[in-house]
This record gives sequence, C-alpha cells and structure tokens, in this order.
Amino acid sequence: MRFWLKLWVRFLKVAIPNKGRLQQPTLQFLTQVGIKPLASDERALMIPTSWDGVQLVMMRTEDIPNLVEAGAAEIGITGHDYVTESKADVEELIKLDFGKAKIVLAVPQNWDVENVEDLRRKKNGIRIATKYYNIAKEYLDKVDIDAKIVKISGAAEVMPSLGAADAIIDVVSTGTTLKLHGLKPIDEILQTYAVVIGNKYWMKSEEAERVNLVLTMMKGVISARGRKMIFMNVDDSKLEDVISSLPAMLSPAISRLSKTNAWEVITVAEESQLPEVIAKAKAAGARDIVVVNIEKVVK
Ligand SMILES: Nc1ncnc2c1ncn2[C@@H]1O[C@H](COP(=O)(O)OP(=O)(O)OP(=O)(O)O)[C@@H](O)[C@H]1O
Ligand SMILES: O=P(O)(O)OC[C@H]1O[C@H](OP(=O)(O)OP(=O)(O)O)[C@H](O)[C@@H]1O
Ligand SMILES: [Mg+2]
Repeated sequence: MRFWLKLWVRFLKVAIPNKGRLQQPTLQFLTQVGIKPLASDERALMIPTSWDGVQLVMMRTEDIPNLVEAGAAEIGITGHDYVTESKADVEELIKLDFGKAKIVLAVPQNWDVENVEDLRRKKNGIRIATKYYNIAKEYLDKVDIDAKIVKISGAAEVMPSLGAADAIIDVVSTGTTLKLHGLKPIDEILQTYAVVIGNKYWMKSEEAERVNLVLTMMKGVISARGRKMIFMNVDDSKLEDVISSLPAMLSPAISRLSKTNAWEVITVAEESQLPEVIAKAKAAGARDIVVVNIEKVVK
C-alpha cells in the first residue's frame, strides 16, 4: 500500500447518518459498541470518539453506500434499501435490528386493483412516483408492468392526490402514512433494515485488523441484545433438577457457595423466554434469582 494511504487510515472512519430516522438508534448502538462521539458542536461532520483512532463521519443516509465504495469511510451504517438502490460495490457486513421497513407498490384505495396482476390487466401506462428509481425499474421489468417512473426525493404519498402520479413505490412500516393519503399496498418489493457496510478494498487490506475488531464488537452487541444473564442459588440436593430445567449458551456454570451446602448457578436466556425459565428454575428448587443485562457476547 502507498505510504500516503497508510497515513490517511490512521483514523478508521465510520460513516453514519447526519439526520433522520437512523441517526439516534445508530448513535445508541455505537455507544454500546464503545464508540461514543466526543463532540460538543451539533453541526460538526467529523467527530472524534471515545475509541482512540475511530472517527465518525456524518453523511446523508442515501449517500453512505457510494461514499463507502469510494473509500471516503472504511465502514458505514445505512439502510439496506439505499445499498440496493445505489448499486454500490460494498459488502453488507452486519444486519442490524433497527430501521426495519418494507418497500411496497401502493395504489389509490378506490381503484379496483388488489394485486399486481390486476394492475397489469387494468391499468397500463401509469405513472409511479418514487425515490427508489433503480429498485422500481428492476421490479417493474420483473413483473412486466408498463409504467413511467416519476423520480422524486421524498413525500411520495402525496403525489397521487396532487395528480403528479397515479401510484407510488415507497417505504412503509405501520402503513399509517399510506392510509392517511388514501393509498393501499398491493405488493411488497423489498425488506429493509439498517446495515453495517464495508469498503471491499479495506476489508482485504492490511488495515482490516482494526476494522475487524470494530466489527467483532458490533456483532457482540447484536448477539447480546435480547439476552439476559441469570444467577441463582441452589441447594446441593436440587442441583441436578435445576440444571436440567435451564437453557444456556453451552451449559450452565456452577460454583460452590462458601460455608454452605449450596451452589450458585449462572446461565444465559433469551429475554422472551425469561418468565418460563424463572418459573421452571423456581419449581425445581432455585432461589435468590438475579437477572442482569448483558453488554456484549463475543463469539
Ligand atoms: N417508516 C419507516 N419505519 C422504519 N424504518 C424506516 C422507515 N422509513 C425508512 N426507514 C429506514 O430508515 C432508513 C432511512 O430512512 P429515510 O431515507 O426515510 O431517511 P430519513 O432518516 O427519514 O431522512 P430523510 O429526512 O432524508 O428522509 C431507510 O434506509 C430505512 O431502512
Ligand atoms: O408506514 P409508516 O409508519 O407511516 O411510515 C412511512 C413513512 O416513513 C417514512 O417517512 P419518514 O418518517 O422517514 O419521513 P421522510 O418522509 O421525511 O423520510 C416514509 O417516507 C413514509 O412516509
Ligand atoms: Mg424518511
């Protein structure tokens, strides 16, 4: 690698949304990872962090795939929809558990059209407003719908009532915005979510070690989400029964309590299974049950 490139990567740059829906959950996630922004000025676009050598670069969510491909940042957090739309040559490295939504084709509620076959038969040559031009084009070709794409950069739902388009392709989660504008979804095109992406060159370079450490910690946070650690005390006579009632990543850990005939049993469980796990352990003879949050699970 050229010397000046080596100097340039003394900072590992992580591109994150400078505004919008993904910004707060991204900052919260990075703080759990150990990358806490250290900036006082809200307008700063390059921000040092608590992880020495790691810098945050604030960018528009939809620009992040192309900028990571170009090497402006080694890794980035953006939406899977924008990675697909941009056709950027980047690697999708970690699927995150926020920013979940769907891209759908929606038409006016009062149309006698319930699915894409109806649309093809009844409404030829319609205009479809969307900010996802490439996703729309590929989809319309695949389902063989003859339509004109009206490229806009947001507020798609209002276009049919303004007469600027007949239907839309847009992002939906609760469906409230579609309903409010007299529209109904008739086909799902793509599931989207927030995702960590990486520049392909850096992933293979000698600098990848530092990038990989950040990715390992990120995966650790995601694995820990939704899991709890459970501690309990168990008398010797009940130990076998309690252990066989418990889930664990491998098997529950035990350690002898001093000056007693009892054990401390430690295990990990999915948060959703917690009431059941506690009920079973208690019925089997466990007591003094303590549940604690897990920060990271590094595999
Ligand atoms: N209604 C929604 N519910 C949940 N997630 C969504 C929703 N809309 C979008 N997203 C997710 O959030 C990401 C960013 O959304 P979007 O492009 O709308 O930007 P934004 O953060 O709202 O900012 P902007 O003001 O530029 O629209 C998308 O890539 C998608 O994964
Ligand atoms: O199905 P719903 O829960 O109603 O969500 C859908 C809305 O969410 C997004 O807008 P966002 O709130 O991100 O604002 P934006 O239009 O400024 O992007 C999207 O553009 C829809 O308008
Ligand atoms: Mg939005």
